[in-house]
Amino acid sequence: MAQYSLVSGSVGLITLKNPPVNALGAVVRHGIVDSVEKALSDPKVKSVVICGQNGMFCGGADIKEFGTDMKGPPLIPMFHSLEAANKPVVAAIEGGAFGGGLELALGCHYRIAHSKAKVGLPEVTLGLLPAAAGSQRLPRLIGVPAALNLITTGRHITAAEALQLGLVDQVADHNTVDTAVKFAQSVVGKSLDSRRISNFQCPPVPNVDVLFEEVMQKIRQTSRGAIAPIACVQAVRAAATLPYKDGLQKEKELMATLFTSGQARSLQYCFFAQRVVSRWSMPNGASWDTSKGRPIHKAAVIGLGTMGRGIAVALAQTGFSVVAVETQEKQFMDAKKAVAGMLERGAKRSGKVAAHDKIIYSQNLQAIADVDLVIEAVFEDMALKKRVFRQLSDVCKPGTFLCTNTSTLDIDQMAAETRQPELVVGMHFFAPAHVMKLLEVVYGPRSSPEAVAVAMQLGKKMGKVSVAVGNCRGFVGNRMLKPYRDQAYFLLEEGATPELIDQALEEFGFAMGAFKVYDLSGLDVGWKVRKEEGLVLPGGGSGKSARIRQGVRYSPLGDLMCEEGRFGQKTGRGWYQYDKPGSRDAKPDPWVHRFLEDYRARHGLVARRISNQEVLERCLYAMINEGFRILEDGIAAGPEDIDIIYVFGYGWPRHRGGPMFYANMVGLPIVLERLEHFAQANPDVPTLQPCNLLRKLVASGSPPISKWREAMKNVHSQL
Ligand SMILES: CCC[C@H](O)CC(=O)SCCNC(=O)CCNC(=O)[C@H](O)C(C)(C)COP(=O)([O-])OP(=O)([O-])OC[C@H]1O[C@@H](n2cnc3c(N)ncnc32)[C@H](O)[C@@H]1OP(=O)([O-])[O-]
Repeated sequence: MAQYSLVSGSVGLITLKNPPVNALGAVVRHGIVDSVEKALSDPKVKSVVICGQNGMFCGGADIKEFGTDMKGPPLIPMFHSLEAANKPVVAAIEGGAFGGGLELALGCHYRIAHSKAKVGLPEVTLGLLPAAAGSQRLPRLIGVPAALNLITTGRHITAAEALQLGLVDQVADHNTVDTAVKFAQSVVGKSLDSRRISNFQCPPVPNVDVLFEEVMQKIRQTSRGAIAPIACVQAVRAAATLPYKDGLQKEKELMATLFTSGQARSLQYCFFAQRVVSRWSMPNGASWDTSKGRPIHKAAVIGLGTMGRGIAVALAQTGFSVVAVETQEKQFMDAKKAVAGMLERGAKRSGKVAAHDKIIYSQNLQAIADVDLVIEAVFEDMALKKRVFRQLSDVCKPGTFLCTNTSTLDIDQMAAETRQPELVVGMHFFAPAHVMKLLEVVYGPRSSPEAVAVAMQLGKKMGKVSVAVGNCRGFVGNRMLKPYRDQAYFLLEEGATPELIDQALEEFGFAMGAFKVYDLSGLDVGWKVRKEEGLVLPGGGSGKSARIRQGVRYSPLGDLMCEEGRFGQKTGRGWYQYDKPGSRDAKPDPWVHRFLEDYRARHGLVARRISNQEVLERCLYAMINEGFRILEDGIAAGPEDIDIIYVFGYGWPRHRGGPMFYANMVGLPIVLERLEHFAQANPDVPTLQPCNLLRKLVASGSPPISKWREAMKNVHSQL
């Protein structure tokens, strides 16, 4: 609702009330219309202030209403009537004004923001554009280049930046509503013509066509197939080149296309999924609302390789005191230098002081005796990790949480080495750990809910999107990656090239195709793991058994590449060729094509034409099938957990919602039918066999993704 009151004898105060962010749902919109009518018709009222309750102006249109038959007054006429009012209307922005909330403020004659408030037009992140005249008013107010930047990125800006851009008129340090009320009184009687933004001309831009062409090109390159950023540019272009009324019409047409698009549905799903995963639960019933963490003041990082350095930086930048331990002399010296550089660069970017004084470096494990939490980031070797956990258990004070950054290994085996296994959890960061947003928090069978709560809270403080998952090889992210990568290899054997597969995946929206990722991360990494698992045979093995290991299909192609010393970017040769070692510019390599032809000839494989569609179906459906198995095994609490892990950690295009949401969009019967087809053609590839949960969901009429948790419960009870 919106509450109306008369304050200071002459100011009509309209307070938006719709917790938690005062979104502009139908009831609020009705409230605003009624309140404005009261204020404008009351002769006692000389000016109007609009604010939001509980220190929050407005989070925009009510996203939950999208997809329903939206009733109630529309926003555009409401904002026009505010702008046309003959009494000054002032927006008092506390907390934030986002999307429709900022558009509401742009319909007012003046905007006053609290110094801690943020504003922005984040519609693009929901697959939309600011279609309550925001795309037309903002460029008129702050100019085309600044508006393009805000609207196409959706970034939230501070009140100080908003003031600098001319988006707000004043910044208040204390009571914003009081300040706005006094301000509203002070402008009574002044002409409002110059305050009605829709009457403004966009400030002229030299070479407007060139500017838009450049922006459009850049967006096409970076948006990876997302349509909303392109529509945003088109809408701002309309503002720059057309009269307001025509620009508004263009905004409406563009919004009509976006509003019902699959991309908007996917992005809005991601918005809510990100919030759902913070409400974690464990199979034993423990959950975020029943499990309390403990405050962490001092943390330690053990092992200062690439991951340990990033984790130490992320902790220090969040304000934690960190003891960074590395026992090898050379690595210790290199790490100190590297961490200092990372902190400096971070400080430059954020404008804050570099947090050098937050980190104490030591080569001695005794230095961590008094920390509250340890994150182990030593080499990915179980024997080494077990030894470290034994030492940690001896050195640390009782009650210290012991976390491992392992990306695949069994948490439970490490916990078994300690005196308090209930305090052991996985904190799987992604490289570079001070940049990447994802954190998989992994609970083993003995991890206490308190330890999970601590790791989740720590992740949140560090600005990570944290997802709690169960313990299994590879957890969620890497476990699902395996069948995807297997399929990519099998497709090479059957006739594809690395560039054909990568192109299909990149056109789908992945930041990088599977083979470019291999080259970036180093082919030798997986080779080492496969050797430890006893999968690697010299020369790739021979005869029929060369393509079978442990009873299932195996492609030795990656091993053969490593035998040739082709480790990827670092050696200047991998699945692609590079100008020099360390270069990133991947070019197709005729050597690789000959290598594949020789391989096929040796194994009696006849190359066939492989379509982009087949690449997508084979790689993605195999991955999705593993996702269903993960749900079936209770490793992830719901499909949202999987999708958020993939969107934030594995370059899955956000506008496709994550693998499980994508399966839901494609249609579960189709996914099942294609998996059945591929499984029949490849009986030695068990990951293509459709799993029980997928079959049961299809058999029960393919309920929407929001109902899968319910269906999962039934599957668990029937298994
Ligand atoms: C014609 C229309 C044109 C118009 O241009 C379109 C728009 O305005 S599109 C909109 C453009 N606006 C945006 O894109 C802004 C979207 N919102 C945000 O970015 C953040 O919520 C905000 C920064 C406001 C607060 O962050 P924070 O303090 O960390 O808090 P939090 O994030 O945890 O949210 C708390 C709870 O509020 C919920 N909820 C939030 N917003 C909305 C909403 N608009 N609606 C419904 N619900 C919303 C959220 O789901 C959560 O619910 P729950 O059940 O507790 O999980």
